Parts: sequence; C-alpha cells; structure tokens
Amino acid sequence: MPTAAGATRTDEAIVLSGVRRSYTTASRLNLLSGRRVPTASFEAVRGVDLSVRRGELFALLGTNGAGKTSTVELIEGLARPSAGEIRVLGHDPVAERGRVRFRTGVVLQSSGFPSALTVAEMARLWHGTLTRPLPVDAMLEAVDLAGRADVETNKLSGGERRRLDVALALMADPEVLILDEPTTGLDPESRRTIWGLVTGLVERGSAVLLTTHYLEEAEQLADRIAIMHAGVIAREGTLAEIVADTPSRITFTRPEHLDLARLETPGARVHVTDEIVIETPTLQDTLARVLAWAGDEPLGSLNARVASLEQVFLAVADRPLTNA
Ligand SMILES: Nc1ncnc2c1ncn2[C@@H]1O[C@H](COP(=O)(O)OP(=O)(O)OP(=O)(O)O)[C@@H](O)[C@H]1O
Repeated sequence: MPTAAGATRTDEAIVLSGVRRSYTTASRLNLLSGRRVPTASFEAVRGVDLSVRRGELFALLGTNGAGKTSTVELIEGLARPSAGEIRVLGHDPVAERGRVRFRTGVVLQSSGFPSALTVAEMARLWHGTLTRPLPVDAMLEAVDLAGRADVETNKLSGGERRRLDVALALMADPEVLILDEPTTGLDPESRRTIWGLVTGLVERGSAVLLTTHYLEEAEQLADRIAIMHAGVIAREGTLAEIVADTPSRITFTRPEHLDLARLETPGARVHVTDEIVIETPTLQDTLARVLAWAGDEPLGSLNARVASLEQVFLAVADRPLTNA
C-alpha cells in the first residue's frame, strides 16, 4: 500500500491539530471516611497532531491507557475535545455529524447487537439505513458468517461478533474507516480475513485509522504508524522512519578465550553480562569489527539485527509518564 507522495490538505481525510481531552470525575462521598472526595480532572489526550490520508492505513499504537480510545472517540464525534480541532472529510465530527456519519465506518472495542435478531436480520436492518450499501449476502460471505446467518446475535462467539461488527462497518463502503482493536481475540484465520477486507478498502482509496496491540499487524498493514504514550504521540512515521533512530543490536554469549578489552566498536555501546549486547548505529561496520576480533573463535548464539518496531515500542513504554 504505497502512500501517495506529496500529499496535500485535500488528501487528508482525518486531521487532528493540538487535540486534548480531559475527563472530570464529580465529587463523591467516601463511605468509609465520611468525607467528600473532591472533583478531579484528568487529561488523557495532551496535544495530539495527526493526519490520515485517503488511500492510507494509519496505525495508532500505544501502551495501556495511552489515550488511543479517548482519541478515537473524538474522531468518531462521540465527544468534543477540550482543546484543539478535528476534521473528518473536512467537517467537524460533532457539529456536522450528519455530513460525516454516513461516509464513516466504525468498529468500536465493544459493540452491542439487539439479541432478538439473527445475523441476517441485523445485517438487513443496518443495510436499510445506508445510502449506497454493499449487498448483505456478499458482506456476510466476506467475513465467513454466511453459514451463521440464521443464528441469533447473542449466540455468536466473541470472534463471530467481531466479524459481524466489521461486516456492518464495511457495508457502507466508507471513505473513512475507524477500527478500535478490531482483531483482538480473533483466531489467525479470522484476523487475516479482516486484514484482507481492510486492505482492499484502502486500495480503493479510503482512509483507515486502526488502533491495535498487535505490533505485527501494524508492521504488515500500516503505511504510517504513531506510538502514543501518556496522552501524547511519542513517535510517528513510516516503519522505516520509526526504527531508523533506534540502534541495531549484536548479541553473543561471553567468549572464554577472547579479551573484550581488545574489541573496538567506535560509536557503539557495549553491555557485558553473561551475554554481550552491542547497540550500534552502524550494524555492518560493527559486525565486521566483531568478526575480525573473534577470528577463528566461534561466538555462541551470535545474532545481529536491525531495530524492530517492538524495540522502539518498548523503549517508548519505558519512558517516565511525566516526560513522555
Ligand atoms: N470516562 C473516563 N473517565 C475518567 N478517566 C478515563 C475515562 N476513560 C478513560 N479514562 C482514562 O484515560 C486514560 C486513557 O484511556 P484510553 O481508554 O483512551 O486508553 P487506551 O490507549 O485506549 O488504552 P487500552 O490500550 O488499555 O485500551 C486512562 O488513564 C483511562 O483510565
């Protein structure tokens, strides 16, 4: 999924500028102490800028409680930001909800279906509310629910409910699709089914915003990735851009017959325990030096690899909350 080069403002389907969201908890009586707990305010989103272009899949990653759902809910128009501006397809998602709603598909973390309806009844009901919907049968087929069409929605498994959610969101062939952890709890085959559907939508020019805890999902699907931590976007860019600043690693078990003092690795950091870990911005050069130093001596469990998204993610997650 190549990203359109030189994207202009008109390519941007979702734009957030300086967005903040605070939650206020009302004062309450503590029954044990008999005292009132005062009103408190907590800022979950602390100045987020991001944009998602048409024909692009943007993955929003983050630690638990980072503020992903709080951000996604603002984009969906379920709440207003306490500061900043949001535009979806050029419109305010709260004030101009009517202009955005039918062009946007949403899969929330938890969904509810009327329990008395079967899968097919639910899908037909939803189909009737849409302007130019895709056919019900084709959508149920696409998410492998055709054989479950007559089952009541409350008898579906968690994974089947998730797939029904996705089918309903895609039925409108939306220009913007927002997926909040769509594949959590799904088996690998169902996950691949959903990946295929979402990829097809992006290829047809829709903008997709995906939150996920599966880093490989972001690695495989996303044109751009943002890592959120403690209410702010800590890293953002293509996968290559995100890992570029993080050093590569060479590891091997500590050799008995070699003198570590003779190992020269300029620009690299060497950590010595039972294992030697070398972090380097120049993997090829440092590896050549390590191999020359080792000569004929075999290095146990030798491993050399460029930085991974997981490494970057863990480094962000380790940051103190106040300095994120
Ligand atoms: N209604 C609420 N009232 C008060 N605080 C809230 C409310 N909803 C969320 N929060 C807090 O806001 C912060 C961000 O929560 P949010 O659900 O947006 O994070 P998240 O990145 O989606 O997390 P996860 O990956 O665990 O789903 C958390 O500290 C959470 O406790």
